[in-house]
Amino acid sequence: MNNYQQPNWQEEMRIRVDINNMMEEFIGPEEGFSRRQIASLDSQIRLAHHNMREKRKKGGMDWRELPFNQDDLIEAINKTAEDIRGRYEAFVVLGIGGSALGPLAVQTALNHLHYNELQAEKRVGPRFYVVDNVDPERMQALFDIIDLQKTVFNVISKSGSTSETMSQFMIVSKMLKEKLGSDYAKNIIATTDQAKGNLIRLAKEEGYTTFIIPEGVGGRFSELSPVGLLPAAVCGIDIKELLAGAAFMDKICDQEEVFQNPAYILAVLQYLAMKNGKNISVMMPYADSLKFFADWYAQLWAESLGKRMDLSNNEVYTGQTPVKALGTTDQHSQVQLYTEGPFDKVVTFLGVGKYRISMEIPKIFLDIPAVAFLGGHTMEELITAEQLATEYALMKAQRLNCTITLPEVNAFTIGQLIQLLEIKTAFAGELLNINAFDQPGVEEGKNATYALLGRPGYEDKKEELDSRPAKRKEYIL
Ligand SMILES: O=P(O)(O)OC[C@H]1O[C@](O)(CO)[C@@H](O)[C@@H]1O
Repeated sequence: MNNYQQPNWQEEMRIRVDINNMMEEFIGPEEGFSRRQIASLDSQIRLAHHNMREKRKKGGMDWRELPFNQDDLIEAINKTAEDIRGRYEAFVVLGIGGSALGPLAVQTALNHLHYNELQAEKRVGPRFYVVDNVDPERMQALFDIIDLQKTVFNVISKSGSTSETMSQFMIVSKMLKEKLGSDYAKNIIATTDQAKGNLIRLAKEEGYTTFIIPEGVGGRFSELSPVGLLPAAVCGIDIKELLAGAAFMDKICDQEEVFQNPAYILAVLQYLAMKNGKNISVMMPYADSLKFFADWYAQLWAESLGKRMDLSNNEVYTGQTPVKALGTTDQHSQVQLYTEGPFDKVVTFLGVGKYRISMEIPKIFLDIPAVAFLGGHTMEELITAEQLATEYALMKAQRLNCTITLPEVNAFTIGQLIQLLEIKTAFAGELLNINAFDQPGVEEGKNATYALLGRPGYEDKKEELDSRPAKRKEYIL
């Protein structure tokens, strides 16, 4: 039996959510919330819970089932991953948004922080790259350091039509064809919807190995589908443990009682904060391994909750602007603003109980007491102390903050974190009475890009763009 299958170990590895510094007892009645305020939302909370259950039953939240319904797929993914590990030197994700941020966050959390620079024999898998932009300099920089023949490209797109991903893919497939001829398809793996978009069509025509993103799983909720599982497995991450962690957290977050349900209580408190004008949501991990979780979460929170209309067709303009910070680094850049700037933020710390490495600070410079006191402590003691100190400073300044602690960073706790934050986001969407699963606001920019580059069918949009007010010279300095 693996560790993660043992109930005691699971309980030991349970992520904890600490909301003390969101409450009036700690940051005062003006900024903090009371149990009475939370209780006053009781009927709204019950309705939101009911809606979550109903949506789940009707397949409207299929991402929640990913920890439970992918047994056969796990075998196929692990088999493909093993094959890739044996034959290739580099694995490149071509994708953007939800098709890139999760793989990057999980890889950074669970593998060596300089994974690509490790010697091949110290790495479980090939070097790993995520190319989530269409900057030509970045693309060329990648080509400068990989051997095309020994590289697998995992093109990931739920819609199968995102311009950035498709253009990257067009460049790569032409280069591969020129280099490898008809064998080129072996170096491409497509991860996409089973019917929608052009990627699935191309995958079938060209014979790429293909993994399907289930119908009801949108991009930013897709990390636990093949979108994230294949890249993770290729780099030696135990995807069964990842899913076991998510399943464990899912059960905890299925309870109606908010004080038993960490996802719900976090969502409820953020909801109250939004109603109080807290328009900014900071995520601040105190671990470099979790740095990219703040990026992944930024998309999840921003695209899900940033909505003009609610479900009753009222203009509501909801959402919070996500901000990414890193402890301790950003203590020396942003925390001044968090403690003394406008009262417009909620800070969520991500902490770690036990770091995977212990590093002692030597007892030297004994004649300089202001430095010598550090000697004999460990770096992990220092980073933890700094996290507690920042929480304290924010509390003292009456600033809303809460902490999510991972007992350790491992596949089981990372799976929990993903499921926790996804359920929190969906529940916040229910409380706000909005559709947390669409992104209509992104369409205008996408359509304008299509029109500018001459996509057939976008002629009217091009005309509309061409008739926009001409820019004034005096405003360009
Ligand atoms: O996986 P796709 O369909 O290429 O989409 C990439 C990203 O683009 C968006 O549709 C819009 O930003 C995101 O929701 C999504 O994660």
